[in-house]
Amino acid sequence: MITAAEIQPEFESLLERKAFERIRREAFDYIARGAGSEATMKENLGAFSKWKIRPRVLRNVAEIDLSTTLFNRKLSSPFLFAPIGVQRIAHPDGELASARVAKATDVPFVVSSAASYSMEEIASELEESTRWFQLYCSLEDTVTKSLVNRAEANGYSAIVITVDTPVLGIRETDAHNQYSPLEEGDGCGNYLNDPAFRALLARPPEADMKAALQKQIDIIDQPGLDWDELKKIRRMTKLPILLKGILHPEDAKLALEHNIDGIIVSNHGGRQLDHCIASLDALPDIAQVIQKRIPILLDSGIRTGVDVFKALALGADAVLLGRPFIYGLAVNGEAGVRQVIHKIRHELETSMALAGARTIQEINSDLLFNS
Ligand SMILES: Cc1cc2nc3c(=O)[nH]c(=O)nc-3n(C[C@H](O)[C@H](O)[C@H](O)COP(=O)(O)O)c2cc1C
Ligand SMILES: O=C(O)C(=O)c1ccccc1
Repeated sequence: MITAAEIQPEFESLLERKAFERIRREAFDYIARGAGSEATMKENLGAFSKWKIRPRVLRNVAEIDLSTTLFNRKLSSPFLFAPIGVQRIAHPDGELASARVAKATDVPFVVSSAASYSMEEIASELEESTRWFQLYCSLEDTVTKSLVNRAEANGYSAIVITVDTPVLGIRETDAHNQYSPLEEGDGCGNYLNDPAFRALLARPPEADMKAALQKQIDIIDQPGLDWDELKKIRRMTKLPILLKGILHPEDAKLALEHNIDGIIVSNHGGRQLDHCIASLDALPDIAQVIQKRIPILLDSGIRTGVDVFKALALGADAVLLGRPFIYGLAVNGEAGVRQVIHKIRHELETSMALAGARTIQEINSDLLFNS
C-alpha cells in the first residue's frame, strides 16, 4: 500500500518545495493542503491567472510609493501578515520569528487565537502600531471576553473575527496522517495562560495537559455564532473590528449595517469550504456594495507582488500574506520570512513601475484585462 508520505505532492513554488524538505511531513501537509478535493485552493490561484495587467507607459515612474493608510495609520506597503496559528510547527521560534520581521519591515502582524506563543510574548516583539489580534469566538463567552480584554491591555489596535470556521473544514490529509497540531499542544499559547480558560478546567494544565488541550479543542469555536451574537462582541471593545471570511455581497451589506469597521474577503486559503468561490472572484461584487465606506482586505492566493497589484486593482485596500511567509519561516526562520517580505515588496514595486502606477491609489481596474 502506498502511504501518504510516499506520494510526492505537486509544489506551487520553489519555496514550497524547500519548506517540504525542511519540516516533518505531517506539519507540511497541515500547512500546504486544503479542504476536500482542494478545488477552492487551486481556484484561488487560478483566479489570479485569469487577470492580466494592461500597462500604461511614459508616466515617469522614477519614484514609486508603496505606502497607504488603513484605520488612520500609515502602512509602509499594502499588506499584512495573515493570522496563522500553530507557527511552531514550521519553526521552533514560530510567531516570535515572524513578528520580528513584522517589526523590522513595519508590516502589521495579526496574531492568531491559536498561536503557539501567547499574545503577550508576541507583543513584546512588535511595535504597538503593528499589533492586531485574530479572535476565534469561543463557545465559552468568558474566554472570548478574556481574549479581547487581553488584546486591549497589550496594545493591540484591531480585532479580526474569523467567521468562516463555525466548524473545521474537512482536511483529508490531516485525517489520514492522524495529525492535529492543537492536540500536540502547538496552538495553545493564548489558552493555557488565560484565567477564564483555566477556570473551566477540573485540574490545571500542569497536572493534566491532555485534558486541557482537549478542552481548548472543544471550545475554540462557537458554531452558534450569528449577527446577534456578534453585537455582544461589538459592545466588548472600542477597537476596530474586521470580519474575516466574507465572500457574499449580502454579508458585506450586513457587516456595514452592524457597524463593522472592515472586512476581509477570504476563503481561508481553501481550507474550509471546498468548491466555494475564489476570494479574488468574490471581490468585485463586494467592492460594489462597500463603496469605499470601510476598508476591504483580501487573502487566499496571494503569492507574488503582482497578485497584490491585481487584488488592489479589483478593489482591495490591502491584502494578507499567508502560506508564503510560513514557507519562508519553515525554510530559514526569521531570515526566511524577511526574504519573502522583501521579495513581494520588490515584485509589487517593479510591477507598479512597469504598469505605470506610481502610487497605491493609481492601481485600478483600468490597468487590468480579463482573459
Ligand atoms: C497553517 C495555517 C494556519 C492558519 N491558521 C489560521 C488561524 O488561526 N486563524 C485564521 O483566521 N486563519 C488561519 N489561517 C488562514 C489564513 O489566515 C489565510 O486566510 C490563508 O492562509 C490565506 O490563504 P493562502 O495562504 O493560500 O494565501 C491559517 C492558514 C494556514 C495555512
Ligand atoms: O488551520 C487553520 O486553517 C486554522 O484556522 C486553525 C484552526 C485551529 C488551530 C490552528 C489553525
